Amino acid sequence: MLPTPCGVAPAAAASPCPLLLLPRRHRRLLLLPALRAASVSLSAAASHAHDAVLLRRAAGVADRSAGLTSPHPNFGCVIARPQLETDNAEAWVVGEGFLYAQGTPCAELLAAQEAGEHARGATAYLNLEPGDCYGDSTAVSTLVQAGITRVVVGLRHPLKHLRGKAIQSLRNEGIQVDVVGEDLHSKLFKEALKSCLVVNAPLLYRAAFRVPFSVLKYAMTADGKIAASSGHASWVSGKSSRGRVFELRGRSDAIIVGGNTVRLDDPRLTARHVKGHVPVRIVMSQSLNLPEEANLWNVNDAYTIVATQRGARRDLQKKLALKGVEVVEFDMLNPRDVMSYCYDRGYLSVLWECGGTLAASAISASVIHKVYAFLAPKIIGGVNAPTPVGELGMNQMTQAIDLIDVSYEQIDRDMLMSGFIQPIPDLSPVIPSVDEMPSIDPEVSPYETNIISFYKTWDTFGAFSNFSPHPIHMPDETGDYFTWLTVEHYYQAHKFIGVDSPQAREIIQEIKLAKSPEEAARIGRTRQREFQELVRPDWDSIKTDVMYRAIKCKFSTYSHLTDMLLSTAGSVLVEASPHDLFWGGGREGEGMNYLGRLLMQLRSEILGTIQTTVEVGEPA
Ligand SMILES: NC(=O)C1=CN([C@@H]2O[C@H](COP(=O)(O)OP(=O)(O)OC[C@H]3O[C@@H](n4cnc5c(N)ncnc54)[C@H](OP(=O)(O)O)[C@@H]3O)[C@@H](O)[C@H]2O)C=CC1
Ligand SMILES: Nc1c(N[C@@H]2O[C@H](COP(=O)(O)O)[C@@H](O)[C@H]2O)[nH]c(=O)[nH]c1=O
Repeated sequence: MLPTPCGVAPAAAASPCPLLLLPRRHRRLLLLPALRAASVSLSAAASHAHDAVLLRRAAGVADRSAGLTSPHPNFGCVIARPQLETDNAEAWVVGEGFLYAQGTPCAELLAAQEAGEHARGATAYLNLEPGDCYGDSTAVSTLVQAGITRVVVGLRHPLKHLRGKAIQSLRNEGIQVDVVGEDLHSKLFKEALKSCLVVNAPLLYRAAFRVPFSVLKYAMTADGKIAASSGHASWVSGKSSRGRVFELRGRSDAIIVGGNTVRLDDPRLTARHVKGHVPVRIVMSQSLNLPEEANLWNVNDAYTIVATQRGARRDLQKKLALKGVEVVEFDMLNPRDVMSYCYDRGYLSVLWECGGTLAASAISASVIHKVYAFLAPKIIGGVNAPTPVGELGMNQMTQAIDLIDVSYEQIDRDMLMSGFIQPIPDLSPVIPSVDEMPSIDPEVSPYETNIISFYKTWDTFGAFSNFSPHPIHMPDETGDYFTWLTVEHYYQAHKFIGVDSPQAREIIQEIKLAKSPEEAARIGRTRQREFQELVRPDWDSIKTDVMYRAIKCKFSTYSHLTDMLLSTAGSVLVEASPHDLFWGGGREGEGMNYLGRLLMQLRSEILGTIQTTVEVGEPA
């Protein structure tokens, strides 16, 4: 039987716990002294070190069911309580559990059951915030009922509709919740966070890019060949390496090969030597020039899908269908569309085991996120022997793709090198941060956000761009009103306004006469670089005020723009510029998004939820 929320024995629980009579927001405050007492002998540094170790352990525990939980991510929970006898945090663990598969008991429940009474007053470490799917709040209620007083969370849930929900519910119950990167900062936590990111990389990629996490795996000789010139490839890598491939397959939802690999290798693509998940096999073939008999058509081993070009060899399509193979036609067969298709089928991760032709096509389409290269100490030679990646159109070594977070491992006589092509997207940075949001727009809840992006003027919300063709009537360098073609013209010119120099005045004229916002931006930026002495010295501190004045004028001049802005109430606005990390949100949310912030601020000001001191027409 699990302990009750206040940690009293079930029989005594009939009389309400005094803590529960308090308003929820006060319960947490009352619990804090007790927590401090528990960790009294630990310095902050030591307690951080222990937290980081235990969080990494939670990630490790979560990883035990990799591949099995799809479409759910991997959840691990470690319950620990400090013990005076030992400083080894691992020895403090009183219970742990992981989500074994969809529909099985959640990690928190298993860990709490193992911990029993020891969970009372203990800390729970979660690699990932629980997802309260379909109103199932077992994870939260388990922690509450077990008497957990503190929860350390590695990552907030990456899915928008779930992010922050469980954390809020736990806090509402008076439990102290510390989230890495928000409440816990240090190099140790960064490392622990990395483990949490890696274990759920598939979900993070899926959430960020709307494609499954894709790994390209190949085995090559020391001279970089994946087969002999004849196409014969069994085997390049050794037995242990191939055993590792079975594990990789078992962690994947699907394995992809190209038509040529089917013709030359007649592969089975099963995870036969590991007990676990059986991935779907996908063959990409444009011509459908595939054999009528092949190991992959034996669907007793595993399900097979053939992705092909619309109308290709309908006769073979029928024969394959009779064998139980699913044939899917694409208007234009390409890696990106196949990945979108896999996304729609709910796949979290895909292993590409194709040859170099399809691998190059998939890399070019930016759908490959990670590479596993097995290197065997063999030389096969042959100018026509296939290599792992075909033509990418690069002709300078400086264009090479640099792998990120590379690791090396020796597997018997082989070497396994792995690395990411694209960094794991950490979706936790919210634009703007939780602390900043209330002062920008109190109507927006940063953890239940709907993000509206704009960038090019032809986008749905493109009118929010400073390049949109909406002239504004605002003072110029003389104080007289001037019609600026766009907000961008006004903004760029202001870099040089107030500087007592004929050259600065010339640049202002040049910008005023620029025929397009692109031209105004180009002039402003290049002159700023070339003639730094002509830029007003306080530019960095006043540029957001200048911008705010300009957009305020633009939106008050054009009522339909105001309507459009107000129609976005409650959403986070992001200028999706991949390059401008000050005004824009960056490629992966790494930008500061100041333009989006100012627009949200203006929206709030119009709605009357905040007041600002910046007035249109004031000198900048
Ligand atoms: N050592 C290793 O790790 C591996 C070695 N190999 C070896 O590699 C060789 C085969 O390599 P390779 O010829 O490059 O074969 P691929 O596996 O890359 O297959 C290429 C085929 O993929 C299909 N395809 C479908 N869509 C596309 C697209 N958009 N772009 C490119 N191809 C597409 C086409 O099939 P279709 O012609 O049917 O239309 C194309 O001919 C074999 O010798 C095999 O043994 C293969 C895999 C791993
Ligand atoms: N040759 C080669 C690999 N080749 C890959 O494995 C496939 C064969 O899988 P299966 O039929 O299930 O054993 C083959 O078609 C190709 O995709 N893999 C490796 O790890 N090492 C190797 O040396």
